[in-house]
Parts: sequence; structure tokens; C-alpha cells
Amino acid sequence: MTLTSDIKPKVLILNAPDKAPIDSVAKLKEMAEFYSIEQASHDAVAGRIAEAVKEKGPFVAFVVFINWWSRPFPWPMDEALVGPLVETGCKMFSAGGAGYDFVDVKYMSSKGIYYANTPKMPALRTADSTAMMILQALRGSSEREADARAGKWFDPSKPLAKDARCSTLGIIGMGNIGKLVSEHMQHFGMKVIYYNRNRLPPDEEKGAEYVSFEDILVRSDVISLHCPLNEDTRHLFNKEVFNRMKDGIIIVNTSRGAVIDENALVEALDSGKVLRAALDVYEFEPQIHPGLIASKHTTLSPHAAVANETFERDQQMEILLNLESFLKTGKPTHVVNDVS
Ligand SMILES: O=C(O)C(=O)CO
Repeated sequence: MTLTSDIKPKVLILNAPDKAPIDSVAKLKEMAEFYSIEQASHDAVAGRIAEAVKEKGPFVAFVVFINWWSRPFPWPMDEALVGPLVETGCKMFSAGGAGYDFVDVKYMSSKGIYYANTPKMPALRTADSTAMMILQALRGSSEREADARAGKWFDPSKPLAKDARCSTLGIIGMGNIGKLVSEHMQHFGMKVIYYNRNRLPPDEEKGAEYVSFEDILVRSDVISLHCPLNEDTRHLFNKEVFNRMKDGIIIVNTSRGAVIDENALVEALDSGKVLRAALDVYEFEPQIHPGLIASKHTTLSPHAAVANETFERDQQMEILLNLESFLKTGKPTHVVNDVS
């Protein structure tokens, strides 16, 4: 579908793209008429959408410039939220983030609507943070820092830092982020093995070895998660799976918290089966399991792996590119469901 007509199509936005360069917004304002609503809870935003559709609709697209620092989020993006847009012919939704576990993509596909994500913005930022977290966990930096702050000098009776050059990194999920983490950690001398739904073409493996899920469990010294959260990956790491891993494994997660059963992880940390965990994401955000907070063997950050000075600008620009492509060609740049 190409949107060519003298009447400008209407686009509903949630929050303003306040960090994107003015000219990239101005360009789009020439192509479409924008109406905005503000971030709030799911039910409040559902009401605002229904009202906007009634008073200003119909809209061809709905794009969300989420404010990451402000709760509540309006998720899930489901029929109850966007139904009035769908019923009045909206054809494209987009929000920030590589992940889209908060979106009912099945519902959108059944209605022939695109959902477009922003896979480029988080890739390098998350991979950089993951590399830092792998090194922190290998070195036990949280324990050392806690000692230093408590006025204790180096305690060699505590497990010493593991040497990256003698360690194997198992990556679960070899998409954009997994590939960058593999390259980063090979620079530190780690052997990298990976598990993915499908093996990568050889020229994309770049030194990483494709292995079975079982091999990841028994061969890795560190496992880093980079898979999406879906029905197949929810609690992929549970008590039974932790038991099949090497003793003293290190777990790093910058993907989605619910890929791990947090109760099982806390138990595995307490028993020493898991030596350390470095986590950016949690099963019930923004809550962090008290057992993870209490453990001396965790390095924790509040879903901040992507968050640097430029990420909001780049994320907003990626959403605007999705919108621009949709307005020009009828199809956004990064579709997760190709309904064309
Ligand atoms: O890109 C995503 O999906 C994120 O969660 C950013 O941290």
C-alpha cells in the first residue's frame, strides 16, 4: 500500500520524539498529520487511543516513543489497547526496542498489520554492556568492591578471578547482539560456542562454533543469554537445566528476565552451582528478586544495558525511519511480521 493522496495521512504518536534531530521530525510533518497522546498505564492509554480515534481518526499508524525513565508503561500492546485503531484501518505500529515480547504480534498479523521494532539501536550498546558484565563476573568484581568498601584488603581465600583466555563462553541466541558479544569476547581470548534455532552461514560465525543446547550447558564456563522471550524460551533456564550445567558456571543475562526462572537461579547461586550471575533484566521488572539482591555473587543493573547519552535519540530516529518508509512505500524498515 502506498499512501499517495492530497490529503495527508494521520499518525497517532505516544509522547513526542523530543530527542530526534528537528529536521528528521520536520520532514515527516510534511508527509503526515500528527496527533499525540501521553504515556500512562495500559487502561488509561487504551482510553486515550479510543478518544483520539473517535475525535481525530482514522490513523494509518501508531508509533510509541516510550519514556524509559517513567512508569507505568502502557504494555501490553494488545487488542484491548489498540483495538479502535485496528478497527478503523491502522496498518502499522512501532515502538522502541529490539525485543517485542510486550506486543501481541499474532493479533496484529491476523489483522494484516505490521509491527516494526528498532533492532539497530540496542545492538552495540547492549553488546558493550554485556562484555563489561562478563568480565565483571569472571573477575568477581562485585565481591572485591564490597570488600574494598568494607575496608577489607584482598582476600585470596575467596574464589580468584577466572581467566578469560582459559574460559569458554556459550551464547544462546546469535542475532545482532549475540554476534557482537562473540566478537568482543574473542578479543579477550575467550573460546565462543553458540546455540541458535538455526546455524549461521559460515561467514557470519566469525570464529564461534555452533553446538547443541546440551553442549552449551556442559562446555560453557560462562553462558550469556541473547534470545527473545517467547513461549519456547520462557523459563528456558530452570532448576533442571541449571543442574545439567558445569559446577561453578557464570550466568549473564541482558535479554529478558523471564528466560530464567529466578527462584531456580537464586537457589543455584546459594548452593554454589552457579558461581556468579551478572544481570540487567528481571522476571518481574521493575522488581528485582530479593534473593538476587541479597546474594554476594551477583552484579546487578536496572535494565540499563542500552542506556547511554545517545540511545534515546537513535531509538527515536529508528522509529521515525520505520514511519518514513511506511509512509513512502507502505512498509516499515524493520518489520517483525511480514504481512505484505
Ligand atoms: O531493545 C530492547 O528490547 C531492550 O530491552 C533495550 O534494553
